[in-house]
Amino acid sequence: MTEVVKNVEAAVKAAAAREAVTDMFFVACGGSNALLMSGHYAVEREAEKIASFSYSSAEFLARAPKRLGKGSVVILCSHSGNTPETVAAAKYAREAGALTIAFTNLENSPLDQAAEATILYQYNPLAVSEDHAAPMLMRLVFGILAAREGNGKLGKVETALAGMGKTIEAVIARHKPSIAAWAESSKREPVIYTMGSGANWGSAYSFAICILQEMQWVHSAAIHAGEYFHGPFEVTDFDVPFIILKGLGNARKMDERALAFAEKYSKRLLVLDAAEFGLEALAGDAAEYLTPMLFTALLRAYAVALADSRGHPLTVRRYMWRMEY
Ligand SMILES: O=P(O)(O)OC[C@H]1O[C@](O)(CO)[C@@H](O)[C@@H]1O
Repeated sequence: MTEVVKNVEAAVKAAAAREAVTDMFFVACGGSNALLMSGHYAVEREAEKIASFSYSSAEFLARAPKRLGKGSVVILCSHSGNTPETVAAAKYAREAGALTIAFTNLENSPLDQAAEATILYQYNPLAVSEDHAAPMLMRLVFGILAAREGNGKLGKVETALAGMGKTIEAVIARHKPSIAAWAESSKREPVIYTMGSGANWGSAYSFAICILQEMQWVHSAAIHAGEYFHGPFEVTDFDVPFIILKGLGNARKMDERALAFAEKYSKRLLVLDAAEFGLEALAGDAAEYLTPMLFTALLRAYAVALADSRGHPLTVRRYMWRMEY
């Protein structure tokens, strides 16, 4: 195993060595924040005593939670390692006595230097590999839950993670015709909504804010399937496009209810169903936690095709990293 993977173990060890772990905070911005939401979801579902919180970095600093302290593990992520509010959040949490664990793609970056433990990851948004951030986040979270509370799902998670690379390749290959058709039929859409819930809320959120808004300048919003009936469903119409993620586990009921309504009134639905990933056979009752990394990679394949059909590369920005903000 590589150095990168050892860092997960070192981080788990550091959390195991703390006198107490009463809470975990997941803190990042944008796509990195969305990524960490899957860790927050797993801790909220699985932890018996540890409380979990998910924040955008600036909100974490502004709220300055009073419970942050020696009993806290703060997991941060910044792909660039440079986002100022995430670096500031790491420093703030570390000064408060929390154990800080940072995910980043850039060694020696300000975030790497600010945090007590760093997990360096490799990046390929169209694939899933064990040295990518999302699988390592699952190993970290289930490792900490095993060490602190005796949670028994780590073995299943690890076994399933070993097969994820092949799984996503097969899923993307199966979706090829759908990807091409959706990209072509969506290229003039002024607005596209993305819906999800449970473990997959972060995948829906990042597609709406990072892909459609940031990288394609397409109007969008992430709609939580449970919230759909409490406002957003009023925008549903035959020509209004939605992407609906159907997850696994308890949350699937919410996605199914939203889908059942949306398909009566919209003719522009793209439905991606985690049931086709075949994860339950691999991971049993831990399967729902592994769906976000597959949805995010699959959605990326849709995004690449959309960018191509619109003639708008995913790399173009007008403000981000160019203007002062
Ligand atoms: O802190 P990071 O992960 O480098 O993020 C920087 C930027 O990258 C994105 O996640 C995606 O481009 C943005 O949402 C965010 O502002």
